[in-house]
Amino acid sequence: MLSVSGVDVAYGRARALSGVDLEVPAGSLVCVMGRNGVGKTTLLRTIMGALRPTAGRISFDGRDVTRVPTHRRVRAGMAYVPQGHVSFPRLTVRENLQVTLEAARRRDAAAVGEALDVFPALRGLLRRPAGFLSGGQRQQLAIARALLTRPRLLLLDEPTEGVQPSVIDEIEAAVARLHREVGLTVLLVEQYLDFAVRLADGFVVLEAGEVVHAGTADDLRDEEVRRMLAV
Ligand SMILES: Nc1ncnc2c1ncn2[C@@H]1O[C@H](COP(=O)(O)OP(=O)(O)OP(=O)(O)O)[C@@H](O)[C@H]1O
Repeated sequence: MLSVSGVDVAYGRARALSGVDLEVPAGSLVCVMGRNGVGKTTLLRTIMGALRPTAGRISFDGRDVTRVPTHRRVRAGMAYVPQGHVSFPRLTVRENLQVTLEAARRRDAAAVGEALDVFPALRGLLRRPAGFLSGGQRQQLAIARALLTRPRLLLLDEPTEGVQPSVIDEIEAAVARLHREVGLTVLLVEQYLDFAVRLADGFVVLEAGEVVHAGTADDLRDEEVRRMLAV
């Protein structure tokens, strides 16, 4: 479904990605791993079209989207949940969902109900301002907002960051449901190895902007891979 080949990205003269290849087959969940600052977020932003590669090609559903603007990638079926807390803090949960739907120019009231079915805990919080949610609740809201455009490929940047352990399980269950039951294809950036091992079909490890290892979920249990990820 998504294919990245030979992608280079630079911030000014600083090279952030070099010759990155990545395949995300339809229906799979692929995890991008690596220590801080190796280029994981840069890769997701490039796939969404927020950064333009200086070399290489990105294709989605067999179409070259390397030069396609972000909003058209969203319309084609991609969605992105950035790292951190990205909802409007003064708006309520309900308003955050409505604003997102309007920004996407969708008149698809059913989409809100379906997103809330994925995160039932949000139903009891619809009138709470997003700024008063816990880290885990905000992450759930961020993913719920991304679902409103009915994506086929979901890019998730470290959904467990800043989330307490009890809620990590809830987020893991929701991502698993989106993947296995809703059939979403997922590209996940995650440093929390156990979370990745339980969810991923395949993974790549980045080091200094290059893919240094790629494999299946079973390889993630390897000592060598664990060493690559150790801080
Ligand atoms: N806007 C920017 N301008 C200049 N350099 C940047 C910018 N964003 C990131 N970088 C640099 O690019 C490299 C890759 O950063 P990136 O955020 O993609 O890494 P990461 O693997 O996602 O890290 P983290 O896990 O900490 O989020 C780092 O050296 C970073 O300092």
